[in-house]
Amino acid sequence: MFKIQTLNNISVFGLERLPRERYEVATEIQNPDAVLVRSADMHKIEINPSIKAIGRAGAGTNNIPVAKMSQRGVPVFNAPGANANAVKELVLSGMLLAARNIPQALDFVKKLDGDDHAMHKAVEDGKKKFVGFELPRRSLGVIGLGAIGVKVANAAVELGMDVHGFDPAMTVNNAWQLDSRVKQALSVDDLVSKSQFISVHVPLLDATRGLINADRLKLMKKQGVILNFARAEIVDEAAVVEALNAGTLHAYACDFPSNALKGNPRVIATPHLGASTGEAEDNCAVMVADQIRDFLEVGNVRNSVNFPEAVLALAPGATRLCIVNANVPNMVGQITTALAKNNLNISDLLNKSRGDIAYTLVDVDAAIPESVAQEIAAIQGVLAVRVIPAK
Ligand SMILES: NC(=O)C1=CN([C@@H]2O[C@H](COP(=O)(O)OP(=O)(O)OC[C@H]3O[C@@H](n4cnc5c(N)ncnc54)[C@H](O)[C@@H]3O)[C@@H](O)[C@H]2O)C=CC1
Ligand SMILES: O=C(O)C(=O)COP(=O)(O)O
Repeated sequence: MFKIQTLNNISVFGLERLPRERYEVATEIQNPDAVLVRSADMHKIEINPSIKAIGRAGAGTNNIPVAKMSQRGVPVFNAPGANANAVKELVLSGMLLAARNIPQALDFVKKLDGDDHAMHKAVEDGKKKFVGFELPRRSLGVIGLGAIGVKVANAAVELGMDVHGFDPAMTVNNAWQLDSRVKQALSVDDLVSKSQFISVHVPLLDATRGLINADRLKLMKKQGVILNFARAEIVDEAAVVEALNAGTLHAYACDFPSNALKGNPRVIATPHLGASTGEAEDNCAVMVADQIRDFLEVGNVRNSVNFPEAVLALAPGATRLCIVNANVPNMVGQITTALAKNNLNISDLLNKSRGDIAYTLVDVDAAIPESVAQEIAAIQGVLAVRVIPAK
């Protein structure tokens, strides 16, 4: 029986992927094998040594101590692209809300009173305060052309916008998806200076903290709109508030309300709703639950943010050793020597590495005694060892 702890609400469609006869799933559970999480801050909680995997039912993993988990030999999985359409749609709403001054207009309407005749007159007199602008031919700069950025850039092209993108580490797959009408910016500054709208779609890292700052806001075109549906810290909030108050920035649409932003009429803030659609919640939960199950039951690694991709079909009757080790020379040599010494025959083997971590799957055509697993665990550089008994 595997024990799964959920730290946030996870869609039942995902939880149903973990059969009840083999999985116990609860918010409070002793010695869990794995954790399913959305935005709960795992930096602030004790992570039980029993945990073998963490599944983030979403994209961003800045709420998880990933480096610490790597040192422990624990993979962190996420659900790349599973909520990208939901975020794209909210970004498009942000652009339209900002361009047509809709939040201010809705507020004006809420405050109307008097009879219908008086209201109608106030509407016709008042509407001139909310004159907006249209999107075709307006420029949009997209920083980060991953699952979300590509979708935002493509949709904006379809709306007739002039779109530039910047991403120095774009994947080939995302490049294939990107509309050929999206122009490549040479740097963030180049992109900012060409853009009236800027949308950030990068993970929160040291390199992306404060990416949009006071200097860059000064480079933007007039009536600028910043869209931040990535993470609060990627935009320097104080600089944005200053630009909004000075009237040099038209609007700040973001998914991260704060006291500094509260009450500012030019701020359009949603309560971290980017991934909050039924579709996105189901997609993320299903994807990550399948990945956790494949890891716990077979040792396979798909869509991990700290482990290499490692998928090896497990032959019926084979016992599998899953070994996480430092990516240094002679690890596979030592592992296979330990097996040979104990007269264990290897039927299949996969060794993959990513950065400092290597992951080795070894299939053996006999049972693996606990003493052999311990011998391998004792090899210097081995971080975690797991035996998956033959089915
Ligand atoms: N508001 C919400 O509810 C949601 C927010 N997010 C946020 O959006 C972020 C992006 O999500 P996805 O597009 O799914 O991730 P992704 O991993 O598919 O794309 C991120 C892209 O950013 C690029 N990048 C990294 N550093 C960069 C830099 N310094 N300059 C330019 N590009 C850089 C990467 O090369 C990658 O292509 C997540 O990390 C998360 O923080 C994601 C989903 C929902
Ligand atoms: O997927 C992401 O990165 C998100 O920010 C979504 O967060 P959530 O799952 O809605 O708490």
